[in-house]
Amino acid sequence: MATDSNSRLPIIDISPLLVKCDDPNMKEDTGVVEVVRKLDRACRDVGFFYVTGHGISESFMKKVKEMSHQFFELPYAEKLKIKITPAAGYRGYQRMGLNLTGGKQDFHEAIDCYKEFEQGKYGETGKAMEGPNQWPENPQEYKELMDKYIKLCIDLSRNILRGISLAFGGSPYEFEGKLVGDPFWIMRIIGYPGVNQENVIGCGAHTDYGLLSLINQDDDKTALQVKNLAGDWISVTPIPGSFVCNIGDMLKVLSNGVYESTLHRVINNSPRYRVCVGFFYEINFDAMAEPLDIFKEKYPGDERSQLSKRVVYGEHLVNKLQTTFANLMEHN
Ligand SMILES: N=C(N)NCCCC[C@H](N)C(=O)O
Ligand SMILES: O=C(O)CCC(=O)C(=O)O
Ligand SMILES: [Fe+2]
Repeated sequence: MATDSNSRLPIIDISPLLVKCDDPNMKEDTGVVEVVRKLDRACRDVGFFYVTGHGISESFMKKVKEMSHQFFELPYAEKLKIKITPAAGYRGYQRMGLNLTGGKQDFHEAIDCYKEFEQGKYGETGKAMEGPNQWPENPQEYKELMDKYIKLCIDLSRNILRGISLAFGGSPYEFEGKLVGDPFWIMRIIGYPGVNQENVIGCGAHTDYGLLSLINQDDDKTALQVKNLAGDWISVTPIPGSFVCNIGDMLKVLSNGVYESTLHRVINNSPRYRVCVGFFYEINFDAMAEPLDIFKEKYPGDERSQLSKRVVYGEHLVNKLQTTFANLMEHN
């Protein structure tokens, strides 16, 4: 069993960082220093933390989940109007059980969205993901709401990453410019049905693919579990108005394995339907991730790393999609 001190994720109020995040000298501010210290600890110890004081209102976060609940309540035929296919760039609605993790079916349905880009922009690799995102015609308000939400999540992710850059001793802007000048993003709106049987795997153990994930989960069910350094699964009890934030594979590569992309899974043991909206902030689709100079110098070897030391993000993503949707054929 997890002991008390490592059974709850750190809670980080990032408001001092947000106040100063456009000031190039932000690292001289005592409030920022404190946030940066907490980010560093959290990223090294568990790779997951709650973020509060992030400036996105609790009522807006709730609205996003409420409208998503309403979508999943629609008749199946209605949801299928925006169904995901390889031809649609893996964008749209996926039925229950379509998603595979570790070769096993997950017990969830979802709408998957990705940053849109012009045809041909990313050559052969990008082709697999071309296409517009798919939204239901009704209510139109849903797409508008989610577009607004995406913009807020992009800004928030960039600002948290300024703190993380400082945490590992870089300039605040390590994740802007060449590597993240044109950040890719993913949004997954996920529905997990209620169950009356224990331990149904809503989403199998996995790591996220990019830099930073922002999880907006229903307040009244505990389902997300994170594997801590001791190897225990710890439950991520919702804190209303907070985001759960975690590190993805690209940040692991960039930090030379100093920051781990932590394994997590979802088990909704509640009899009620659970919604989670995950936003994933990534490096440029065509950027090559490799350890940043500051990490190469300080941490030459990394025995723990399961990922190769260099990876083009878009290739990593498309590989993941192909295993996740190995069952996806046109008749689905
Ligand atoms: N963009 C993110 N994080 N997606 C995670 C999806 C669930 C895991 C996926 N089936 C897999 O095996 O990776
Ligand atoms: O449902 C959740 O709480 C997390 C979902 C997740 O891990 C993912 O989509 O990558
Ligand atoms: Fe995840």
